[in-house]
Amino acid sequence: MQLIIAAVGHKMPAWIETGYAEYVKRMPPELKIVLKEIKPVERSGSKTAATAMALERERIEAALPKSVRIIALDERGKDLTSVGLSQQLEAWQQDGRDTAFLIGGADGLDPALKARAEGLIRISSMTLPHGMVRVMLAEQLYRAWTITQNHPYHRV
Ligand SMILES: C[S@@+](CC[C@H](N)C(=O)[O-])C[C@H]1O[C@@H](n2cnc3c(N)ncnc32)[C@H](O)[C@@H]1O
Repeated sequence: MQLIIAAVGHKMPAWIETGYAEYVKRMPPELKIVLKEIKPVERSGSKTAATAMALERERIEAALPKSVRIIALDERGKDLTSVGLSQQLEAWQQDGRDTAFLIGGADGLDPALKARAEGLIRISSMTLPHGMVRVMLAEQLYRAWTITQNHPYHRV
């Protein structure tokens, strides 16, 4: 199964790229994390946040494979423990369907995408910068995998 992170935003600062790469390289070949960066829609005077999010939704959808499982990242989403995420990861691996985690841009994810998602999860109840979310998500996916392997990275 592939884990796809579809994230609105590009040209991330070096410290984001480095942090993200650190966790991605630790993943095993059967559970690779693949990043799909979505170019943000330019905000201009006449464009509302809703219009920009709808256009970003189209770009996100175009980047996703068909029949992928969609999990949206949102500060209003469900809280998951790392052990909870590891159990979820094992359950997802059962059907082998690729799983895409969506990270929105400056205005967040379009409501239609969130409605379509099979899950809405949060990393914290605070709003985080989108670049940081991809690093934290990659670390949590790595941690979740180590839990399924009884690897000492995760201590209870
Ligand atoms: C700068 S935030 C957008 C905030 C936007 N005002 C909103 O209401 O969603 C950019 C993206 O980062 C992700 N994000 C930010 N904070 C998060 C959190 N605490 N948990 C999960 N995802 C978060 C979401 O995918 C969000 O769409």
